[in-house]
Amino acid sequence: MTSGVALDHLIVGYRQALLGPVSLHLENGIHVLLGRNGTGKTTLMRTIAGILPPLSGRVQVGAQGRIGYLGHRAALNEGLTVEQNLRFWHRLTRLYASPRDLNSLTEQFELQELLPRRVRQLSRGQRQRADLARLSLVEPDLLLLDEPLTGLDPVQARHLRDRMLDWSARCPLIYSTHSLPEALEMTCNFLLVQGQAVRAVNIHDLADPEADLLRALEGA
Ligand SMILES: Nc1ncnc2c1ncn2[C@@H]1O[C@H](COP(=O)(O)OP(=O)(O)OP(=O)(O)O)[C@@H](O)[C@H]1O
Repeated sequence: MTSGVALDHLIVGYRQALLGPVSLHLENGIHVLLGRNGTGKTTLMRTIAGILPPLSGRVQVGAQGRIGYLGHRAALNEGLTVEQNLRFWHRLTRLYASPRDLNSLTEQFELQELLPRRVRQLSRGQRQRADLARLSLVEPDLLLLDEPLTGLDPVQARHLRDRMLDWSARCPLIYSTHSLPEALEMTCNFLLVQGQAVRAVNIHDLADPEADLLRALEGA
């Protein structure tokens, strides 16, 4: 497979199946994952990212199979400074790719003042910025972002939305949110969790998108 991401009869869960079997092929662009609390969105993204093993089925990612994942908790060591963390990830990334230069990441994510601070002392939004810099060390083939815009100030949210649009021109980007207005602003492509199924829906299939999405979630 050269581009996109394919889910092939994927079943995710812990001891028991939460979602699936899911079979989908997603191309470049933003795909918003929508579902009620506790339905398995995080579990699905962690499984696609390779952090959790699938109960069955498989995930295929295009090109070199590089997946960028932003979770609820940053993939950064709490006891180390932002700079120590980024240097660690930079060295690790060098084992399999040519990572971006740390100075350019520091500039892009406005991390200059955060570099000497320990991760445990950062606010949620600051941590997320540092984690996004970590995730941007290499150009991903697939991005999975779990509620990335929640908790960001309006300026940072604007920056991240622009960055997400930019990324999604080059790879599929799956992200979760509980805000329907935000989802509708970001994309025409939705992944709806309904019972154990995950259904791909395009805005052109919906007469009244916000009301129809809400109804679909209420009936889920
Ligand atoms: N490590 C775990 N072990 C066992 N069960 C878990 C674990 N993590 C989550 N669960 C359960 O799996 C179910 C789905 O959780 P998940 O976090 O994937 O849902 P979600 O759709 O992302 O929820 P939310 O919208 O509230 O963030 C929940 O019932 C949760 O209690």
